[in-house]
Amino acid sequence: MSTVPDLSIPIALTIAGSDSGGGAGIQADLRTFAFHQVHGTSALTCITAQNTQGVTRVDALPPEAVVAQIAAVAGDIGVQAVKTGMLLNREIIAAVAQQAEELPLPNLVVDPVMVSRTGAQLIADEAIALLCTDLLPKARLTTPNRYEAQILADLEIHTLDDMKQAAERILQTHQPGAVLVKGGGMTGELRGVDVFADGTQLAVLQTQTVHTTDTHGTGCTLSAAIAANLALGRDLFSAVQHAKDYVTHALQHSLRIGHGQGPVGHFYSLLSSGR
Ligand SMILES: Nc1ncnc2c1ncn2[C@@H]1O[C@H](COP(=O)(O)OP(=O)(O)OP(=O)(O)O)[C@@H](O)[C@H]1O
Ligand SMILES: Cc1ncc(COP(=O)(O)O)c(N)n1
Repeated sequence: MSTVPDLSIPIALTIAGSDSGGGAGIQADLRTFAFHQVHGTSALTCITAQNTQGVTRVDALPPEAVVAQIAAVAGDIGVQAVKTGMLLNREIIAAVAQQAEELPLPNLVVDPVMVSRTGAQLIADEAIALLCTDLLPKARLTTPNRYEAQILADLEIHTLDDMKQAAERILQTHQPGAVLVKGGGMTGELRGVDVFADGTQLAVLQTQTVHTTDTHGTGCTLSAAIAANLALGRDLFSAVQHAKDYVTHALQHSLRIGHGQGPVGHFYSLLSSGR
């Protein structure tokens, strides 16, 4: 008697923007899902004209188009985990928050993309306010970078203690299930140190700083890897640890392409085994 192979595969959804340069956004998320052997589905929020040197244009999709993509995926395929990336404006944030209320969008990881690691604000103040009130309380985890954490915690962040205090304050103020304050925008040996808080534990995740300027897509990759690990059934802290390990390896194999900041190497295990 032949055995029937188990073909079930975990499924994750990314709700994010397109990066024409392929290093961040939807492109990074789908590659990250694939690396984890998780089937990737997507809802596009905006199209950026972007390369390793920056963003030259952003076109938002109508919120109805975002809603239709999420409904199409959730209504037929179903997902075990979801991540949000660049939601861009108030209307899209409101639409996604409403769907998170109405649909099963489990294991919601909110990467609150609003300030780049260089400190440039990417979305309007009123969009930030709505993200805080309507989306963060629905998140299983939110993953602000240094500058986003400064806004969410209303606190300047310079030291590891500041990162810890910010994580606790974001938990209390905005009520996500957990917070990961990312240290890519810190200086010295804190660059690459992240702080996790969920109300019961406060943990410092430390890897060696990778000395490269080719860091484009680290934030997207980390949140997508966390969602992938949640879709695979890991508990939250273990999903964060595995994702951190993945992003560190991807940074160690980042790609020297373009004239600015190259992207992380999502398929590092294939790179190191040769073509
Ligand atoms: N040079 C580095 N060495 C080691 N880890 C790093 C380095 N830079 C970033 N990381 C890690 O990458 C992950 C993403 O954090 P980061 O603060 O870079 O997010 P982000 O600002 O959202 O990303 P981006 O710069 O792509 O917008 C975190 O786990 C962070 O610690
Ligand atoms: C479309 C899009 N989404 C997100 C980011 C930020 O990416 P990251 O924080 O990973 O560099 C980006 N540059 N472009």
